[in-house]
Amino acid sequence: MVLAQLGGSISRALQQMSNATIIDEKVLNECLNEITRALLQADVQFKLVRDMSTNIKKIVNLEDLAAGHNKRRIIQQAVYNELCKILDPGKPAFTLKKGKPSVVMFVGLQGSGKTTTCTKYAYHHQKRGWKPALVCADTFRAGAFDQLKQNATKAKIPFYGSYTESDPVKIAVDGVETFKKENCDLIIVDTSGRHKQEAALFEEMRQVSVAAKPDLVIFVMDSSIGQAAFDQAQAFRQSVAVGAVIITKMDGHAKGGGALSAVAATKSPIIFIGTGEHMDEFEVFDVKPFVSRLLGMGDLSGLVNKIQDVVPMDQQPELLQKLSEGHFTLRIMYEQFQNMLKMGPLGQVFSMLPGFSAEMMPQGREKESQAKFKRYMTMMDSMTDEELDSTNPKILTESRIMRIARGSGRLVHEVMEMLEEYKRLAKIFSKMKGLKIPKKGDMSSLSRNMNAQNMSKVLPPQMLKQIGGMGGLQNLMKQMGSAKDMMGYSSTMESFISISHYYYIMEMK
Ligand SMILES: Nc1nc2c(ncn2[C@@H]2O[C@H](COP(=O)(O)OP(=O)(O)OP(=O)(O)O)[C@@H](O)[C@H]2O)c(=O)[nH]1
Repeated sequence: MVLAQLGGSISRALQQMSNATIIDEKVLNECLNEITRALLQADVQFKLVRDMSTNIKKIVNLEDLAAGHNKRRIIQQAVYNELCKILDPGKPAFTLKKGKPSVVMFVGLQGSGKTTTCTKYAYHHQKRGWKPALVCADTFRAGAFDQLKQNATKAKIPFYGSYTESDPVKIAVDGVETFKKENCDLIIVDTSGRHKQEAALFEEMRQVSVAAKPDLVIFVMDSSIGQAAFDQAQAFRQSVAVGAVIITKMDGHAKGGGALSAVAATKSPIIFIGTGEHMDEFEVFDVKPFVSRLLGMGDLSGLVNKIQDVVPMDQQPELLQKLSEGHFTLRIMYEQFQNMLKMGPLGQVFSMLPGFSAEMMPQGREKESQAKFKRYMTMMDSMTDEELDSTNPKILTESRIMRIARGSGRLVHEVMEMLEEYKRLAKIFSKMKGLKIPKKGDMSSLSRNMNAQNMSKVLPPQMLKQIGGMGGLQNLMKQMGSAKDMMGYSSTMESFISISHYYYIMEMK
């Protein structure tokens, strides 16, 4: 995605600078010029970019930096701080409370991705234990109700709308009432869009808003307009009480950075970004972790949350336990694939690891890898429990392999290829034998380092290098070890295991 390219350009500029033997003014200027160019290409306003560059030069006084200080770190930190400043709207987003009925109204121009985003928003909350519902109060565009209905059905979210009622206010009120009675705690009202900001659109929005009494109004905007987002966001803010913004299509347009910074300048908190057409191509937007990922510095807490979202709590220690005993079964492999698929776009997952960027996962590769996981899983679906739970590949005799191929509609050689992959992974993960399962209160540096050693044996060498070698890994484990809950630590180990699975299967370079 485009932001990955922006992040990649900035990271490369920093990397090139740190490759220089001496960091003097010339080297720093070259680096800042590269960063400036990347930001201007992303349509970030010229004045913001210029101020950022001036500020960094002010902060980074090369002569004052004592010898031995990691200049790259200091400069990277300054870039990080400045980017955060550009993207910080200066006020936190409004938060809704689970369990209490909240009404959220979506507004935006036609084609901004509003209807798609309503469902993504509902789906995101549903996965986190909310009870969402969708109301289609868009009576302007023919087909809007069908689209919402189709999306909602796919995500198993209740919906409300009408083919005959032409008054959006009535639909909104009836829909909200209906779902309040059904104890839904997140009632999402999708409203009409128009091609441009016209009086009729704003008037309708105001009427729906007065009648439906939303707790939050979310303005949805297409990122392709870049810094022109400032005017659009201001116009909506002045007409309805916009409490939060979602910027869509961040996957396809070079101007994403401009849109983000322009909206932040209107002091509207951006809460999510849309990164594709699919339901899970939707990311929480939080300035600091976002910038951190953009610069290849990772986002560990985001990673931990993601893992905890998809891996059932009771499954976590179990996997580590089995691996520490040297048991790597086909079922474990299956569960790992399942988790990776549930985690959503893998580019996102990767960019949460320090040293990685979303750029490493082009869209084509993403689709290819998901197809491979699914293919392998279909074959495993045709296996018996005995086959899935065995650690002895010899039980998979020729006749069993033929049965699996027939059962899954695959060719024999495809089943054999999958089994070869399993054997390869089993060999690698057998090195986790002896892993120390972290227990409450046992986060001594000794146990952490032992785990880091175990982990380093199973990580693909390229991945280890990317994280910063053994030192980088130890550092990571230490950061996780000091996390307040033990789950965070186990989750990170889990995530390393899942991601390394992915690496091995895809043979990433
Ligand atoms: N690539 C990409 N496409 C998106 C994203 N969000 C929405 N879309 C696509 O944008 C198009 C318009 O989305 P809709 O949800 O129909 O737009 P809308 O704003 O509700 O349109 P109206 O209901 O007419 O106001 C659809 O083809 C969506 O699939 C995104 O984040 N990335």
